[in-house]
Amino acid sequence: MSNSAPLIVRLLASSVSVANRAGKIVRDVMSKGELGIVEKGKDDYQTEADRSAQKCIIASLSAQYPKLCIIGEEDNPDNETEVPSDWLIVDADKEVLLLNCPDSLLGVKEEDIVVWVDPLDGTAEYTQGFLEHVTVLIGIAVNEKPVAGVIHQPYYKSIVDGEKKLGRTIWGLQEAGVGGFSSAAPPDSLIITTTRSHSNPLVEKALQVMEASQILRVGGAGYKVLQLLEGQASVYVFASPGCKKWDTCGPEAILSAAGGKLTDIVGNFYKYGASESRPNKMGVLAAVNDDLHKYAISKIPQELKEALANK
Ligand SMILES: Nc1ncnc2c1ncn2[C@@H]1O[C@H](COP(=O)(O)O)[C@@H](O)[C@H]1OP(=O)(O)O
Ligand SMILES: [Mg+2]
Ligand SMILES: [Mg+2]
Ligand SMILES: [Mg+2]
Repeated sequence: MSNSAPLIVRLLASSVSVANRAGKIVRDVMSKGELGIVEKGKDDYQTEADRSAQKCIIASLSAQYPKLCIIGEEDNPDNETEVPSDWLIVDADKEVLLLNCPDSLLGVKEEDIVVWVDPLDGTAEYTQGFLEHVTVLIGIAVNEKPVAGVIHQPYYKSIVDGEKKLGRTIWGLQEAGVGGFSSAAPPDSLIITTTRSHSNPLVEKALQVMEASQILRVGGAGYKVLQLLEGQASVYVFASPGCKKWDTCGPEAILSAAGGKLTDIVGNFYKYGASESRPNKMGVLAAVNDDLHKYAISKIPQELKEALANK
């Protein structure tokens, strides 16, 4: 690994490599067929894949960057730094290592960084067989702001050099750009993407007022942001508190590096400091550009904002 690259660039390159390994763990648990499902709460599940992928990510990153603050979604019963040796990844993605670090991030130290890890986003969809919706998310925040991120999609199918390949990894770094996918212009009409497994009357009300030409209902925050990046949808609306900081940190960093915007449904950015509360209480509203984001915010009625604030 090149040690000469600035810390944020190295950490992003390491995150890409470890997300690939975590994605393989997610596929291996499914192939074995023993999901080990635990119910954490209402409509809220954890599987062996969530637990193992998180251990792989936290052990690998904390071995290389011991002073980082890493916050993962899952409460693992045992020590996250003791893992099988083939889960300890010290490689770093070569293409990402060559990125230009923005001047504002050159002086960043490990102690200044909070890493938000969602080892498996779209757990409901994973257990129900909607495997394309599943992603592994790593978000890197500095001064409470997402500056870099990874969305790994373990079940994405492609053909590389004539060979079938499973999985791809999308990354983004503030002011440096995005990679791992082909970006596309937003659709001509308003296509909204939203939850398929966590809806409620407030979520539906927020969709109704948008006057969209089409509503896509898919799982996971990572997958919905991928749909924005790839031109399948223009706005992501979720007027409910279910999403947490690990769901949005990585996707927000990539979306904003690509020119988009992710906020709560009032239009405020979330903060990603270590002491911030985990839930994204005021929902999620993301769009591929500023104009569409402004449009969507303007459509949210005051009573809906108040209902969410009082939840
Ligand atoms: N009510 C909820 N309880 C737990 N997690 C939720 C809830 N709503 C949303 N999430 C998390 O946000 C992600 C995006 O939400 P949705 O798929 O409903 O649009 C979900 O995949 C889930 O992440 P995870 O699967 O990592 O637990
Ligand atoms: Mg979960
Ligand atoms: Mg999630
Ligand atoms: Mg998760």
